Amino acid sequence: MTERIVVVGAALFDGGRLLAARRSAPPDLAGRWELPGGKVEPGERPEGALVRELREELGVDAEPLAPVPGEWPLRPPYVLQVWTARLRPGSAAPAPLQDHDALRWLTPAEVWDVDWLDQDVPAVRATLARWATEARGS
Ligand SMILES: Nc1nc2c([nH]c(=O)n2[C@H]2C[C@H](O)[C@@H](COP(=O)(O)OP(=O)(O)OP(=O)(O)O)O2)c(=O)[nH]1
Repeated sequence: MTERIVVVGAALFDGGRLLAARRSAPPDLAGRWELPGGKVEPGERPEGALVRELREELGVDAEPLAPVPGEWPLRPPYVLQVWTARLRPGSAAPAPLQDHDALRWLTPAEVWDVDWLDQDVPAVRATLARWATEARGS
């Protein structure tokens, strides 16, 4: 059996809004929106990968908060897990440094205004279910 590889996506909240990022590559994903993040490397924890990827891709200092229950299949062998997160005090504002060409902070009413990757839709839905609890207000 092939090992599964976890991709961690950040549900990054700030001021009651959720960050969405538009992919610039590869061509089949470009133009679609995702939760920023990336592959968990061997020996790394998902929350460690999240902090590393958000620093690389967005230039921010993020604090992981809690895992969103669930795991969503991507192209094998990848699976998507999501952690809620917030910006640490003093963090820079996110910028599309790598992998993305646009960012949007979405209010709850705007969450479905962007064209999420198909495989992200159930993960975003699960994230919204948590939003009302621990993440709102951060
Ligand atoms: N980061 C992220 N990747 C996603 C999501 N949904 C989804 O299908 N993917 C796919 C896109 C990629 O094929 C893979 C993660 O790739 P990546 O390019 O973000 O990760 P990475 O920075 O670790 O990759 P690499 O350039 O080091 O190879 O998962 C999502 O919500 N967030």
